Amino acid sequence: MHFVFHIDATDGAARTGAITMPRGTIRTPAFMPVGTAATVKAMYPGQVRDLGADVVLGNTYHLMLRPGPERMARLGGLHHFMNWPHPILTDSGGFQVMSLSALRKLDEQGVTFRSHVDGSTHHMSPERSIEIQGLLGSDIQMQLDECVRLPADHATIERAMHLSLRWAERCRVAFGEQPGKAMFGIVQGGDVPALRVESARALTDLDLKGYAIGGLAVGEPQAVMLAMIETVEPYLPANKPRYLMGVGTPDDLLCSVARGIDMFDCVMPTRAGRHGLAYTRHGRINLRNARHAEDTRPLDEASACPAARDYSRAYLHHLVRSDEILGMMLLTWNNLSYYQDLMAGMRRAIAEGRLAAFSEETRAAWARAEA
Ligand SMILES: CNc1nc2c(CC[C@H]3O[C@H](OC)[C@H](OC)[C@@H](OC)[C@@H]3OC)c3nc(N)[nH]c(=O)c3cc2[nH]1
Repeated sequence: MHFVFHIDATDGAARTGAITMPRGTIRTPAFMPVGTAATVKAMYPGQVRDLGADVVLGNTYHLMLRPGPERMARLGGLHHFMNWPHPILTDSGGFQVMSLSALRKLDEQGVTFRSHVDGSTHHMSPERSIEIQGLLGSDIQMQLDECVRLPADHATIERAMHLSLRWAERCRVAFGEQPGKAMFGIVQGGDVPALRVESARALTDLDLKGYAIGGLAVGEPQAVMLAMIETVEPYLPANKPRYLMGVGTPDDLLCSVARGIDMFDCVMPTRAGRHGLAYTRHGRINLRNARHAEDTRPLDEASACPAARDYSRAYLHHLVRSDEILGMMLLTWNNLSYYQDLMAGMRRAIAEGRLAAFSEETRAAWARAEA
């Protein structure tokens, strides 16, 4: 069986459907929990699956440094290693190099950087990035690209976008034909509409299996991010998945699904959970705050997730204040559950042609709690 994306219903620019591939089906719109170092932090794989996650992310940059791609292949690949038999998407590592490693050089050949683990020097070309993702066993592989942080000048954005296009072509050649797997291109172009359109058109000509929108969620206001999505969307093939990298808050997800995005990844729900923050139907709650010290209510008595239903806010406040491991576990569990429920709610609403009403009801519930 190959990699097939089908759309079951649309509601304005929003779509709901699924990607079917040998390792499983990804229902869209989809939120993909981040599993950086071969683990979704503080979660068991079975728990992540039970929340409704169809795919998780692995991080090429981290995994190539430790345990290393050749060793991972000898150990049977990432799925076997982390006991996640469902689809895995891996980033190409370029973004992480730019954000995590010291002493990095970028030229036509690729990126050269020092490991933040042991200081060793590594060179990653488009070909090597695809080779590493293949050794990890990744089902959806991302091209190597150069993501420019905003604000940036036009010349820098244009140079990086053109380099990323040349690297997309090299990644497509290196990836070759792998029927049950996919290599996605990444649209760049910063906050310059003309460059965004040029990037989308050129990547579309490569006839890839999916298209990511990169270079966003890098510090720009939400309005700029949404404007770039609206600019690019008409130039991406309607019958291929669109993946908005690194996004985002629940509000970002509502806005972006409405503009035609199908896939998302973000460290927000997991990282926030480890820092005492709960995402709920009633908005975001900081459990470190003293006002929860004697609040006997659970986070959300209507939730199917035990973390949201079976523990009082007073207890969660105590765990967070005491830096107890269980605090991180319960809030991560709650947050991923809320994100998956939000995506399931959007998939249902699009199928029923009522995404606008669903979004309005969702935002109203957040506002009530904030008040
Ligand atoms: C937050 N805003 C954000 N994240 C962007 C990521 C990285 C996503 C990456 O973000 C973390 O790495 C740092 C995650 O690990 C903690 C990775 O999960 C494994 C995730 O990989 C898909 C981008 N990756 C590429 N290759 N190109 C991009 O233009 C890009 C833009 C992003 N904006």
